[in-house]
Amino acid sequence: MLKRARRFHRPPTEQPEGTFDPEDTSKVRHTKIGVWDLYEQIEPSFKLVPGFLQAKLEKYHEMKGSFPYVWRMLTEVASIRACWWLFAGYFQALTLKDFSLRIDAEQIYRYSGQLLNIVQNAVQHRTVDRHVLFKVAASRLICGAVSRVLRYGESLLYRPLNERILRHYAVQSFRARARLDVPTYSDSAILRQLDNSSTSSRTSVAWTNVVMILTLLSTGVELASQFSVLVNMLGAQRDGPLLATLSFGHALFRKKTDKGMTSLHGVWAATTKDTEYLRSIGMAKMVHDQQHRKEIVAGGLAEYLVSSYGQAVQRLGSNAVHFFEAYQVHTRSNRLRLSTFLSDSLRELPQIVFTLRAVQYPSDIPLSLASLNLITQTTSRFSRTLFDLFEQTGSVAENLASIRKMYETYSIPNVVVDGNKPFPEDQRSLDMGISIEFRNVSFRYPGSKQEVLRNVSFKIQQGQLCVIVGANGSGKSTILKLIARLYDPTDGSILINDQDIRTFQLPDLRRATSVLFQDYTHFPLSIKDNIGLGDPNNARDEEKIREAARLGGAADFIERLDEGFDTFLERPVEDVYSQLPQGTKTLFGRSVEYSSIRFTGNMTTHSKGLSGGQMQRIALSRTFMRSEGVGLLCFDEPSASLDPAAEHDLFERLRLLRGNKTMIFSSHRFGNLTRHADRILYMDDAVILEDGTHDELMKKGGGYAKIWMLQAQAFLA
Ligand SMILES: Nc1ncnc2c1ncn2[C@@H]1O[C@H](COP(=O)(O)OP(=O)(O)OP(=O)(O)O)[C@@H](O)[C@H]1O
Repeated sequence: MLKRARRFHRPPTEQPEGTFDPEDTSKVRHTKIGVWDLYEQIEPSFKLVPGFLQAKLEKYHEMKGSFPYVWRMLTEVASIRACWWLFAGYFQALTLKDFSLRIDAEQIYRYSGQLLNIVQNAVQHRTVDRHVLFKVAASRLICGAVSRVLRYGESLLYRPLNERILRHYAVQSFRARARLDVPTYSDSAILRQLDNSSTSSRTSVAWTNVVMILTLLSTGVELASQFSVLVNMLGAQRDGPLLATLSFGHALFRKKTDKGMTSLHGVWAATTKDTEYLRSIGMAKMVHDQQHRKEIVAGGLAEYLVSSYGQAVQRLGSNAVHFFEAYQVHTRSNRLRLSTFLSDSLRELPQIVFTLRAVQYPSDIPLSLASLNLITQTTSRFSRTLFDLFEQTGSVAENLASIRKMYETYSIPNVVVDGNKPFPEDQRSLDMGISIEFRNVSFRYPGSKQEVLRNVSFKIQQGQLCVIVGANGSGKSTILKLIARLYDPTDGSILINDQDIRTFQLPDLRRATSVLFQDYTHFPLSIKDNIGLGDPNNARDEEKIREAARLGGAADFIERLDEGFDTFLERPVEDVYSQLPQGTKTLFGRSVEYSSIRFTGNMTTHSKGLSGGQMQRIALSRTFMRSEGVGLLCFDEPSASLDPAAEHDLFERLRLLRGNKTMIFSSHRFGNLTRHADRILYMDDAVILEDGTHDELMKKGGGYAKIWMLQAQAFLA
């Protein structure tokens, strides 16, 4: 147990005060739900408050915290071009519609009563007051027409408003993600926060909330108008207030009994360590994801996967569900509640009471059957609207919180904090390179306890060519990542031109450095964009892109591709096909065959396959895009996938590109590169063991010399 606790507890230095730690049993309640472990934070100050009340208080607290963001949203929406006018028009249409509804409600009260009287008179006396009948019918028609026109105006403005707001917030949320650094963007809690606040492609959080606020207002207005009608109508009755109270009670009761499952509140987290469940989900992902298909087919894994998956599903049974489903089943109560029966009977109560009172005091009953009908109609209409309002307000806290969540993602702090000094002071100095010094640098990746650099110190002078060599996992790439300031050291400091790297403005540092990582990726864009993005300032300069491709040794094979530089390495958007499966027959008996349609539409049939070396050349071309205004070039195994001739050509071109700039390579290969290096850092297991030129290290006869000899022997053998 102790061992387990030690394994999962983070060191106290990393645990900021007040952070929820699911492993701390004194503050956390643990519940096992199927394959899931649910951990809920125990709030000591609320121990005596019942759960439902605490949830309500939390909702209120959450709503209060959202108000400043609501105001921010409203002012931001108003500042979007032309939104203000559209918004004013939309609001006008809505309020006028409400106004017409109010008139409508009064009309119904005033004239519908008369209409019913007309009918009653017609039945009793066989005469009709045509003038009143005409007035009633005409006013109802006009009211209907006006509210229809206003509804049309409202729908006419709805679309442009929604679209403008959507576009505005799409860019904002794109920016919110794009600005995050590597450690922040690899934090799963941050990713969840971003996913939770993301907007759909059809509507934005802002618009949903604007509509919600307006709908609430209009329901409020409608309710007020119905209320005034109700008061007028029932004021004259002996049991008016009683009837109003009963309908009110019914609406309240219905709202309470309709409540869904108990939801989790407060701070909680759920995880699963069930290996069987994890394995089954892993296998499901494996067969779904195209990238594993090669291995599944070549390794003949299909049969094995099917039987393992089948067994896992059998063994897990109903437990193999996502957390929320498991929780829902866990908390759902299937009891028949008395309150549901009560709610149903309460609905009828106003009418029953009315009738009973009518029998009890026959002299007080409404003058006609028509009035009785009208009263019951208006009462139930009022309680329906009241219920609607309850419904709408039920989700207000959640909706308003979504505004807060959205704005909070805009200001998620980056782990790597920006400096404020410009770099360099003199732009021309970059041509002479940049000096880099590590002083007692130690480093652990976020969330990991393993030290991957231990007390590393070295200095690379301006304009030097440095090669970092060492075994797999010794920490070479990590040094380059720290130089690029993707992370900050856990201990010690890094100096750039003798000043702390943390003091410089990050955009300046990034402009002055060009880095090719070993685990480079290709963007789901065209080859042209993949190369062009090496220099965002010239990303659309076709000539520069072609020149960079030439220097990166990629131009020849790109030009041979059907679509040349416009080829997409990975299609970001899938083609869409009809539902009819290939090979079946259509209604007219023709066999369903997509190839001719695909050919005519010039559609992609298979993803473009490029070799590892070709991919690496594209990545290299990206770094060649940026040669001006750069003082430091870092390459992590740039020739790992290149053939010997291509590697030779590459180093020649890099030599030309370098001029007097500082250049750092990380490599396993001890060849031409190390021989010509000004400095070699030989690493093993998180530390630098040897530091010097090739000749110095060979003379020393240490680890570097031993591996050099090994490689030379393998070559000669
Ligand atoms: N994002 C990460 N999170 C946690 N640990 C990591 C991460 N990246 C690398 N490591 C660990 O850091 C150590 C050093 O990795 P690094 O990539 O710097 O080694 P390397 O010398 O470049 O290896 P190679 O020659 O295989 O490229 C390794 O033990 C690796 O597992």
